[in-house]
Amino acid sequence: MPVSDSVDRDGEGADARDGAGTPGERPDDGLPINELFYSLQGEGTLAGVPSVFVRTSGCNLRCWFCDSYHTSWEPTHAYMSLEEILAEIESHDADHVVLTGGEPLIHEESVALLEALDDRGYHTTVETNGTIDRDAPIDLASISPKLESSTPTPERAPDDADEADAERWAERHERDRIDLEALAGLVEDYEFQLKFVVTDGDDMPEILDLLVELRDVADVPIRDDDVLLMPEGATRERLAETRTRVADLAMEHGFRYTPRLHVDLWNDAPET
Ligand SMILES: C[S@@+](CC[C@H](N)C(=O)[O-])C[C@H]1O[C@@H](n2cnc3c(N)ncnc32)[C@H](O)[C@@H]1O
Ligand SMILES: Nc1nc2[nH]cc(C(=O)O)c2c(=O)[nH]1
Ligand code: SF4
Ligand SMILES: [Mg+2]
Repeated sequence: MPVSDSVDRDGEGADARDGAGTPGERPDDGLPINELFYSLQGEGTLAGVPSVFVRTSGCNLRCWFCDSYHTSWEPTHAYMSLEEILAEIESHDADHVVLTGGEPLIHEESVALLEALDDRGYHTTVETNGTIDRDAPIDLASISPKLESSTPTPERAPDDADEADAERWAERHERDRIDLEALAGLVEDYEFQLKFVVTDGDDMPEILDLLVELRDVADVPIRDDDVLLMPEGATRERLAETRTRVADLAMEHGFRYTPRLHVDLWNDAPET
């Protein structure tokens, strides 16, 4: 695909790793794009829907299990102008666009993209970690708050990550991963789903506590039906270890289970 062929594999655009801007070839209305592809929505209430995925680079968190390593731990991307992004999206025959990352809402320019997509009649889903609330035309806020089990530690870091980098990020990730005010703003302003990455039963008390807190501060109801448990696993092999356990937990607590269809179908291939 043309987009991914032109990404900065040497990581020169590394400023995006802190969510800050990247100097150089950045167009005024552009975004650092890691990949842009057509696939089936693999997760959540819209699983199975043909969609164009726009994956921005750069994240304000560092989940040890991040399945998009080249948008967080080692960001690689090419800047694309809004016009180029829209042309690429329109070259696919789809009504749904999924804006993801990295964390797409660290970029102010994501708002202009969402506005342009709204003008053109697209249904937009934004995949977000829930730490940033922006005012934008979003049809589905797909919020995945990060649990303690996502925090990197010396024993729990991506294989390729620099040890010092992981240590440095542990504290920041732990500090920033939950922002109740941002979460409340997102659920109040948008149609939403809360999609938790779960490994085992140890994750459940934190999810239940967070729901109590969020239900307390948010002005809208949060139904058990709005809560989805998603098995941790970037590969078929790993999902085979987690998914039945997570399905059982969903049944036990009356929450939804969401598969990771794209992993079942295409494993961890890029642009799927
Ligand atoms: C790469 S993230 C990008 C959007 C945003 N930064 C977030 O975390 O929601 C896209 C989705 O993949 C999920 N995810 C990332 N790594 C995963 C893994 N190893 N297993 C299961 N889900 C994962 C995230 O929780 C999120 O729902
Ligand atoms: N097929 C497919 N569905 C997805 N839903 C959310 C994704 C993401 O990375 O945000 C994703 C993805 O990467 N691929
Ligand atoms: S918040 Fe999302 S993109 Fe960022 S490190 Fe975690 S899973 Fe990856
Ligand atoms: Mg993904």
